[in-house]
Amino acid sequence: MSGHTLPCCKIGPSILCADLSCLADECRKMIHSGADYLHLDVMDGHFVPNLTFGHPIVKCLRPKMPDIYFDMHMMVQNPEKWVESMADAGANQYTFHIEACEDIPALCRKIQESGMRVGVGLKPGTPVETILPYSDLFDVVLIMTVEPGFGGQSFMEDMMSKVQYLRTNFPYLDIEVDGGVGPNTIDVVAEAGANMIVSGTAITGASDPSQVIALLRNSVENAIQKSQLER
Ligand SMILES: O=C(CO)[C@H](O)[C@H](O)COP(=O)(O)O
Ligand SMILES: [Fe+2]
Repeated sequence: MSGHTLPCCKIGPSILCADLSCLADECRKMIHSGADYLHLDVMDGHFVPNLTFGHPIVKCLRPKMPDIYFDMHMMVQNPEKWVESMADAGANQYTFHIEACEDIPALCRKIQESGMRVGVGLKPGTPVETILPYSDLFDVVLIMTVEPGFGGQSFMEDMMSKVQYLRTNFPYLDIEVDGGVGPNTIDVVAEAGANMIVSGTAITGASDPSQVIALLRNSVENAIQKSQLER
C-alpha cells in the first residue's frame, strides 16, 4: 500500500509522559514546537501492563485541532474491536500490533475501509520477517525500540537491523521508530533509514521542545539526503 514517492521526515511526539490533565494544551504545544503529527499511545492493561486512554478522549481532542494527523499506537488485545470507534473519533492512522492480531488481512482491510492509514507495530522480540507475507497491506511499519508499555525507557540499538532490512527491501515504505528516541539516539535511527520518528520524554520533558524537534529533523533529513545521493 505504500506509494511510490520516497518517504520524507516526520516527527511525531508521544504525549504519554506529558501532563495528561491538560492534554489539548500539551498537544498544541507540540504542534507549535514543529511536530508533524501526534503519536497517541493507547494501552489496555492486557496487551501491555499499563493503561492510558481510548477513543472518547481522541474524539474530544479532534475538534480542538482539526488538521493534525493522529497516529493511534494501539497497544491492545483484539485491535479489530476499536477500528470503527477510532475512525469515528477522527484518527488518521491505526497502528496495531502484529502480535495481537489473528487475521491480519481482514484487519488491514477494515482499517483501510474506515479511511485510516494502516500501521503495524512489532515488539522487540518479533522478527521483522513476520510482516513479509502481508507487506503490501501496510502503509507504515513501526519498529519498537523498547518493550511497549511505558515511556522513558532505554533505546534498544539492536533493533536497527530491522529498520535497515525494511529500508533496503521497501524503499518507499514509511518506517516508524518508537521508544527511547531523542538527541542521543537519533543518528543511528536516521542512518538505519527510519523516517517517522516518535519521541516522548526527550521532547515533552525538554525545556525547549522546539529545539529537540529541530535537532531530530535535522538528523533524519541529512540521512535521507545522503541516501538519495548514494542511489
Ligand atoms: O509506545 C510507547 C511506549 O510503549 C511510547 O510511544 C514511547 O515509549 C515514547 O516514549 P519515550 O520516547 O519516552 O520512550
Ligand atoms: Fe508509542
